[in-house]
Amino acid sequence: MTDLIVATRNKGKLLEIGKILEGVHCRIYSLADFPDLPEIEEDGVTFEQNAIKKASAIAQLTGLPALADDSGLVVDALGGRPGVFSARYAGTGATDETNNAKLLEELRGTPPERRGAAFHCVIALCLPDGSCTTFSGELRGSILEVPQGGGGFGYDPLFFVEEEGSSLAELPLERKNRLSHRGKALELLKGKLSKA
Ligand SMILES: O=P(O)(O)OP(=O)(O)OP(=O)(O)OC[C@H]1O[C@@H](n2cnc3c(O)ncnc32)[C@H](O)[C@@H]1O
Ligand SMILES: [Mg+2]
Repeated sequence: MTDLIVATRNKGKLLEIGKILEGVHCRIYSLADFPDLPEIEEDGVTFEQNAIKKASAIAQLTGLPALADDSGLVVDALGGRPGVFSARYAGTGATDETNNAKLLEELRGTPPERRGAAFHCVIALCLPDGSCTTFSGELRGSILEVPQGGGGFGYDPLFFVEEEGSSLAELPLERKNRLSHRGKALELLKGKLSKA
């Protein structure tokens, strides 16, 4: 494989994915290189369906192998919500800030021992011929009562990682990549690419 387009509009994800793929021998493009591509509607009910939908649409439209990431936060005390709806948790026009505020509000009064959660990530790699492969990763942690740290993106300031004794937003990018849901899924993909 000589070319690859990373099909995400999320700058935080793009930064993390770009760093992990640094050693991979192919030319990496992003959606910024193809400004006229349409928005792909994420109407799947699983991370896998959405990741495949995004990657296959972009592979078809550009004629390049495409990689897409669908991810989200699964909160135990909320029966797995926001899950695949993590980006739109606080409704139309949701931002990281409004999503985080809604999460804190919904978990108000929930004691620390019942604030367990996990990030899930599915990476889909699709070729222009329509064939796709997926890779998954998960990271368990718990939801803080107050945001901590200014790094990362999305729910990172509220996601506490026991082994690190800090939130994901307090970790340097390389460290987050080493343990994150996204990092784990992409390491599996890299293993496959190196054998291809
Ligand atoms: O679909 P693309 O264009 O890739 O970008 P997106 O931000 O819409 O991405 P998703 O549809 O996969 O939604 C993922 C949601 O979960 C959040 N999320 C995913 N991975 C995260 C991480 O590593 N740290 C914090 N929040 C994360 C993210 O902020 C979104 O709200
Ligand atoms: Mg999305």
